[in-house]
Amino acid sequence: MSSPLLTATQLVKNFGGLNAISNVSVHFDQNELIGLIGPNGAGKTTLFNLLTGVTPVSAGTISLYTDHGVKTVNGQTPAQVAQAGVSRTFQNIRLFKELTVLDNVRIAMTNHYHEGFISSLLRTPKFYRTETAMTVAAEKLIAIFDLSAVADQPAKNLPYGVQRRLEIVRALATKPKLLFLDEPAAGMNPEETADLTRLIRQIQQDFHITVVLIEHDMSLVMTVVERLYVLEHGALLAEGTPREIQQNPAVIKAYLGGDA
Ligand SMILES: Nc1ncnc2c1ncn2[C@@H]1O[C@H](COP(=O)(O)OP(=O)(O)OP(=O)(O)O)[C@@H](O)[C@H]1O
Repeated sequence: MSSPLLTATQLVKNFGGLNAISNVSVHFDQNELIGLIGPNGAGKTTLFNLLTGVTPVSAGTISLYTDHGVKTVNGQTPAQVAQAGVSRTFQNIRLFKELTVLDNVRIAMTNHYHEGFISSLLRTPKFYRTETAMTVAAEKLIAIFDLSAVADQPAKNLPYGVQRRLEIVRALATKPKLLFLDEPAAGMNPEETADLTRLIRQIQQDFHITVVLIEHDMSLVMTVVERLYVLEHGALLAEGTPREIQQNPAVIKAYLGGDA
């Protein structure tokens, strides 16, 4: 029996007259790899935005199971949600382009290494210990993602696919329990996409985290995830294992474009 990590109940999001999410309930368990699929405009990114506090919900409840009990996440700011252990990447790249790869990762880590104002102002021994610990931890993550050779390069110098990988490293640097990846392989060639997907599977297992993935490449998402949610027109069309989803007549009709 798996333990819950996040449950969202009866989520609704209206943008003026547009009902972008209607009565969607999802649950993500500890250490799961879950796919979120659906046609363009189905509401996938909006759902991520609701679950990470980027966009306030119109209705519904989001509960996060933390070490300190169950926390209601709706109504919290993105920073508070991140602090509670939820991290994400965006469809468009959001790196500090002028900063090096290493500094991009170190900045993301500052959430978890509290130096204290006086300590950083006076450059106390504690400050230097924290700085060193942060650098060591950042370098480890960078190595896992095969970015050590470019650690001192400004992010803007990296090819697109490498920048996307760096975004995932930054999201992981906040030590999340739950990681949302919004089309991490967008713009990558098939080989890069396959590599990245393997890597996502590996970090989900090695770091014992839950990963929720929006991905348009169906064949790819089907090979890695354990469970899938399918959205259509803002509503949940189906939920199940890749095999169940592939055989679901409603999904075949609505999403895969075939006959049921
Ligand atoms: N801030 C907003 N204001 C108004 N409408 C919005 C806003 N954000 C999203 N929408 C609308 O909500 C619907 C769902 O959009 P969303 O981006 O969540 O879909 P998606 O499934 O992520 O699509 P894609 O696969 O193209 O990224 C769309 O009709 C979109 O135009």
